[in-house]
Amino acid sequence: DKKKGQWNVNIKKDVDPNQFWEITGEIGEGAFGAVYKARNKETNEFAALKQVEIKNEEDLEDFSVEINILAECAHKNIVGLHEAFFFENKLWMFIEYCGGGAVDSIMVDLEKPLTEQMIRYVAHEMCVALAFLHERRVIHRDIKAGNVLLTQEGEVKLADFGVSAKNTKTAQRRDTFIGTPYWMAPEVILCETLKDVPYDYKADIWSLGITLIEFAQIEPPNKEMHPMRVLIKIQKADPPGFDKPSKWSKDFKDFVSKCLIKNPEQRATAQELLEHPFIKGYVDKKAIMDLIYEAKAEVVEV
Ligand SMILES: COc1ccc(Nc2ncnc(-c3cccnc3Nc3cc(NC(=O)c4cccc(C(F)(F)F)c4)ccc3C)n2)cc1
Repeated sequence: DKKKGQWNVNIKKDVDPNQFWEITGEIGEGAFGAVYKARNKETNEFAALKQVEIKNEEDLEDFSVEINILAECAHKNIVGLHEAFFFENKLWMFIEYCGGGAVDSIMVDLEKPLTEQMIRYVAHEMCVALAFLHERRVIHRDIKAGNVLLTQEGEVKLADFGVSAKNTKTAQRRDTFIGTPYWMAPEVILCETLKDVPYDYKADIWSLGITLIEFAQIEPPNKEMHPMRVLIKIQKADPPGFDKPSKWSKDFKDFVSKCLIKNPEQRATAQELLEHPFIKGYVDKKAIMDLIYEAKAEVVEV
């Protein structure tokens, strides 16, 4: 049927990627196989390469969602998709290489958190990225320091290494209301409308608040607790704060408090946060450049 024949325009089919790209190193062991560093033979550009075994149509569907999101969400603060190939039953994804690595690895390597000046800049860039994704009705769902990449030039790029096997669960595309309403039972409509009331993009804003505390303290709040206990605590307890509040400016604490409002309706949007004094117009890369030089993300060159 047409569906079978329908091809993802963003994926080059039956072309050997090795004609264009050369693997130069290994970045790390992803959730589903290795992730390599690759160099484009013509342009000399670098990429992060993930090869995924495609066993069936469903797998292809899942990863097509990710490729479509990346292709449709080209933005300076989101990792760029160079190109994708389907070759010898594997999907090859070449992503724009960010030489600074992920912020959580930098803090662990340097054994120190970010300064407030660094946080101001990264928070601003993340809000720009989230405003862009949410305006395109894409929800990230896994905002954390481990998904924030830095380039050698000090740019901040949102990524999603989506450890969940089904990548569709992470950066989910919110389609419009589904199904014809006439035959819908009341509770289905309630559920559909609740699901569709755009609260769930607000989940990314809560995670942004937690991520800023992670930038300031290396770990997110409650990291020492058992994951199950944390789920209950997040529901029941008041929003988390800083270990040493006196260390941080009023603006910073106020910004985080607007992200960590338990009721999603009252929680700020990314667009609103861009007007907050803590980050408004803050684009000074200086502080983060110092961090990148210090960290110099070493990738094992083969
Ligand atoms: C020494 O450590 C490092 C670590 C990383 C890097 N630089 C780097 N630059 C770019 N990508 C990666 C990367 C690392 C591990 C796993 N995957 C990586 N990139 C990647 C990301 C994706 N997909 C996304 O980031 C993604 C998927 C869905 C949605 C979204 C978003 F919502 F953000 F748009 C983003 C797909 C395939 C790949 C290879 N790593 C350099 C040194």
